[in-house]
Amino acid sequence: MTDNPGGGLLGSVRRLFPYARPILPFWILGLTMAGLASLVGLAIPQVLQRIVNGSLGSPDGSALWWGVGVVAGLGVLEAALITARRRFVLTPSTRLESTLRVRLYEHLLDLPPAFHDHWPGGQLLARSIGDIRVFRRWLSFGAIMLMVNTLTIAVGIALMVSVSWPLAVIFAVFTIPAFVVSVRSRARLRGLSRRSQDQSGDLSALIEESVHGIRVLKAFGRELEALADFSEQAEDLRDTELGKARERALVTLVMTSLPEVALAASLVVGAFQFAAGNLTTGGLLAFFATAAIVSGPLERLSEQFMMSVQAKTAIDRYLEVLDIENELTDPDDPIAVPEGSGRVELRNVVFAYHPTGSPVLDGVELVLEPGETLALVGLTGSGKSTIAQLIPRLYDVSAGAVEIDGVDVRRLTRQQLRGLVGVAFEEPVLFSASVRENVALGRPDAHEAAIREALEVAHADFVDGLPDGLDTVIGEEGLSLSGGQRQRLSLARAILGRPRVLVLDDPLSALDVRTEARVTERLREYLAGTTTLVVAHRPSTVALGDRVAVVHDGRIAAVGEHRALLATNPLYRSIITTHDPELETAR
Ligand SMILES: Nc1ncnc2c1ncn2[C@@H]1O[C@H](COP(=O)(O)OP(=O)(O)OP(=O)(O)O)[C@@H](O)[C@H]1O
Repeated sequence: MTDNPGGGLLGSVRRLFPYARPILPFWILGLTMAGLASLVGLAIPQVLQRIVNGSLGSPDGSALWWGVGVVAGLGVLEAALITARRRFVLTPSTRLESTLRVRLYEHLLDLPPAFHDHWPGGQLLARSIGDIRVFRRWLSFGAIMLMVNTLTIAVGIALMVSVSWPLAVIFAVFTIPAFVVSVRSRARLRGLSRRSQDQSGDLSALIEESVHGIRVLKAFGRELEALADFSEQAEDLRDTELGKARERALVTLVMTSLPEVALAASLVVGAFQFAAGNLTTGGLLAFFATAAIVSGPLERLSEQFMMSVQAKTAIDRYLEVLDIENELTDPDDPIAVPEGSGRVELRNVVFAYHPTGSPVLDGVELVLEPGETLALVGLTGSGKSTIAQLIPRLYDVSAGAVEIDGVDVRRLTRQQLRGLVGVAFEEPVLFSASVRENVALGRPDAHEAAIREALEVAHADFVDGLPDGLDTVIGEEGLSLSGGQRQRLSLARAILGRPRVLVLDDPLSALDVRTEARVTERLREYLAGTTTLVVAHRPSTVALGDRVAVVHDGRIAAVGEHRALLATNPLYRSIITTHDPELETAR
């Protein structure tokens, strides 16, 4: 699929056709109803003309009442058709809105972390909610009214020609420039509309970031600076909105004034025509009643053009995200999960976060024997977390390979891999759900006994003291937990079901030393058969490892046992002693 930012509205709409196909029959029905309503409305002046010319003077007045009945009937029919149009269009278009939203969310969930590293959440929020709503409003109202109004104007002018062509020409002479101005302003409005929708997304991103980091902002007294940043961006958005409003004001001025001027000019000429006997009273009445009907759609046309411009921008912004291809996909021919006990090997791994950027890892060679726990130690920014994220394939290597039991992780489906590898990060993420659901996130069918065992290993006994125990709702909308409590739940989640390979990125950093020691001891016992890579920032976490690998400048500088490394490797010694000199003699 390709994006269509420079193309026309129809090109962009066509891209959504696969999603819109099921609702298309209803939409066409709605459009037909709206078109019929417009024709019925235009028929009323024609009937009036006949009443005025033929029936007003009839002695019994029966023809008059008949005519009045027809006019009233047409009025009711028009109203019924408008109501039917709403019914036919609104429900299916809201269904499409929801389908598009779910599709985007599905895509966002599928995209790898590399995508989310570069796309602010606020932009995604604006596209998932605001842009899709703009499109739905246009589809259910703007697009239909644009077509129907065009029909009303075309048929109306034809009827006006049939009543009096000189008057119709005068009317058209004044209204055609209104059309031209309106069409020409579309290009300018398109640019402004895109800018305004992007700026709204940036503002959402800023709010999201500030709310997320509110404690830091407050603790460092940065509220005023944050406010200044926000005000500046809000002001930019305001400028764009003002620009849009000015452009629209010009178009609206032309679109509303020219039809009125046209009416006035036609009236003058009409009066002369009537005086000269070239136009009947009924004809004059029908002409002006039709012109009045046509003026409304003419005036509203600019608004509907604007809606179309915004809808195109919204569709393009939506598709821009949907078009981003997930490069981290399942293989076409996945192989069966290999037999084995969890041997992990990184073979000459090179990795850069950006395809054009310099590599963060440059030739990493590392082997974890089955059942072994290896601690990764290194200066900050040396690449430890990056190595940890390559094993569950959160990112793909740029060169080289990551293998589990002799199989490249890229040859397994992501589902297979999730079953093999458990992960816990330093920043534990909990969702608005019960403790049970949070812990069993990767293994929803886990039995209660297994969940309790994982919680026991992670020393998450505090769960029993929560109001509803395992069923207590936590996360953003539930009970707030401390950093250490969150980390222990995250650890329980990682070890639940004893994965063959466990990746722990500094999972105990928020625990006090005593709790950490207890968790470490129990974890070592529990992990006896599990191959574990643990990123260690503290010497106490190093104690988890059978061996230690020192990461330096994106390479493995040394691998060995803690004591041996301490004795022979100055880099390791300096890293460890910087943390805690007393732990030089640890283990
Ligand atoms: N998502 C990302 N996008 C781009 N660059 C990144 C990303 N994550 C990390 N980096 C860069 O990659 C390098 C290695 O980062 P990494 O997080 O692996 O280091 P680390 O050894 O775990 O550091 P720390 O001990 O501070 O956690 C750093 O230079 C970092 O700036």
